[in-house]
Amino acid sequence: MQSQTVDHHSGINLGVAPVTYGQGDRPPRGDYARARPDYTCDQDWEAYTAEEHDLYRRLYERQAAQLPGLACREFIEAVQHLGRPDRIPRFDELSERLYRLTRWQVVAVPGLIPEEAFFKLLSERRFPVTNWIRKPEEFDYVVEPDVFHDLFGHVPLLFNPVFADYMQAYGAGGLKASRLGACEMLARLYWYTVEFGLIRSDDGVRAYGAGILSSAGELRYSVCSPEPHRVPFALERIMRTRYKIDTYQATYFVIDSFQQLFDATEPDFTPIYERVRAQPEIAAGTVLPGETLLSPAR
Ligand SMILES: C[C@H](O)[C@H](O)[C@H]1CNc2nc(N)[nH]c(=O)c2N1
Ligand SMILES: N[C@@H](Cc1ccccc1)C(=O)O
Ligand SMILES: [Fe+2]
Repeated sequence: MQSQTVDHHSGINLGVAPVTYGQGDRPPRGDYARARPDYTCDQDWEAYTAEEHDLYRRLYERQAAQLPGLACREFIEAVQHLGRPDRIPRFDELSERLYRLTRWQVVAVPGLIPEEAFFKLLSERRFPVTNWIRKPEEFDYVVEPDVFHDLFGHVPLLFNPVFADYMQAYGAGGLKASRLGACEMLARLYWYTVEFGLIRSDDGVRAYGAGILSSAGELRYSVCSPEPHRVPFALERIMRTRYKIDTYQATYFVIDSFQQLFDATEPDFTPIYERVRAQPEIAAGTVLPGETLLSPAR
């Protein structure tokens, strides 16, 4: 089994089944002993301290202040569904609001869970949210996704009907990919869309990826910096492209719309997996001959 690899900037799992559920030799942070067979657990909302609620408030405040001009319109419209910005939301209350709009629910997990379990929850329209929050010293960066990354980064777009359907389709696709030994290719698709995806807008590229939106520095970098490559969304190109785990992305993929993302995943991927397997992998940051690069937003 491959060891755990986590993006050192955003703390996002890189798509390999966590062996120890922690960062390599580190013990897992969550209390997995109390998790149910589907890896869900209780949120234990009463156990959060005032300091933890205040940490959430400060993380929320910092990211919310950066959204105009950098986050996509759909995210900015949806982020208020999280509710009060000054304390960690109760997952059951959040799920009531979410279920009414897109039939998704938020479920607590102790942290990173095996891919199969992750795909299964998504396929049931149940989004796994880590129930602990980072330490104050991890304010700018946390090794594993914590409750702030999962809630602020991922949950708002689950209120968007098209994206919500994509996330369930992705889960179903992930279960199929597991059976076909194509987990790494789907992990790359998750990485370059759900975690670090950009979307076109009339005013230039904007961020919709959770790993970008919950990151102190990568939100501005991904949208405005001239350094990274921005490549139009291309499914097989994404499936061949490795990602770097301890820096901002060298390559971002840009979709035209969430509908385009959903439509691109409709066909049967089996022949696509075969084609991609026959092609060489691409290192992050590589530009293919003749490839179009999109410009940063002004
Ligand atoms: C699918 C994705 O590539 C990745 O491997 C999964 C694994 N397990 C996870 N577990 C949790 N709780 N959250 C996640 O984002 C992921 N990502
Ligand atoms: N449509 C893909 C599965 C999939 C759906 C959505 C996202 C990713 C993969 C298949 O049949 O293999
Ligand atoms: Fe994430």
